[in-house]
Amino acid sequence: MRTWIDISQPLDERTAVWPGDTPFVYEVAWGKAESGSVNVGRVTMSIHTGTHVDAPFHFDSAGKKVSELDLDIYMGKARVVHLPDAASIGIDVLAGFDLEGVVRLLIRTDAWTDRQRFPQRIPPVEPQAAAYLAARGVRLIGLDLPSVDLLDSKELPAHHALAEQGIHILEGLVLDHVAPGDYELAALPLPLVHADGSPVRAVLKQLV
Ligand SMILES: N[C@@H](CC(=O)c1ccccc1NC=O)C(=O)O
Ligand SMILES: [Zn+2]
Ligand SMILES: [Zn+2]
Repeated sequence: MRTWIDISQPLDERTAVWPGDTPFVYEVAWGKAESGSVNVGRVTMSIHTGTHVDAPFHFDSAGKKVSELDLDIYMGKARVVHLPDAASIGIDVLAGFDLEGVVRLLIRTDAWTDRQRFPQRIPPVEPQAAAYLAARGVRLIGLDLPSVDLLDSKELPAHHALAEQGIHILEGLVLDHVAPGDYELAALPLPLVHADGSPVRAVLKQLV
């Protein structure tokens, strides 16, 4: 049966957060007893928690805010590839796949094994891969990792190279249970007008 497969991280106080960043908190800010009718919740979180998209403004102060991004990027056909042993994601490993005409590429690395802890190290996307992917038609790259760059990177070369090639970034996917292949993707950001990204609910449905 073809049903929607959830590829999003659950968000609660156990969700791993970038070291030093805002912890995730959900609280009932105004309870039913107090208000006399409803529970009203409040969320405090960093944008870069769990499954989320980066807007160019995250790494470029002149870059687009998340509300300015084209929704077509985040909905439509996507290919999932499995790269379980890659030390980095470069042209050499990507050349093992036919990516011609792939608009949305999701990479399952399996490198973030315990999602309740922030990883020590992750395989980064090599900046040279950006032009290679763009030449094949890729406009969105998604990974099961908290970043496309090395975790201690300040220059964020992959973020910048991808943006220069018009490739958008989706991070923190859960792909452990997803076989390589072609799917329909939906991972819509919220219309946060001024934001550097947004949490998303990301789902896949197998194509017939
Ligand atoms: N660029 C990362 C996030 C990131 O770098 C970050 C996120 C939250 C708090 C601090 C961060 N980087 C600090 O150097 C990302 O891939 O979205
Ligand atoms: Zn991010
Ligand atoms: Zn990022």
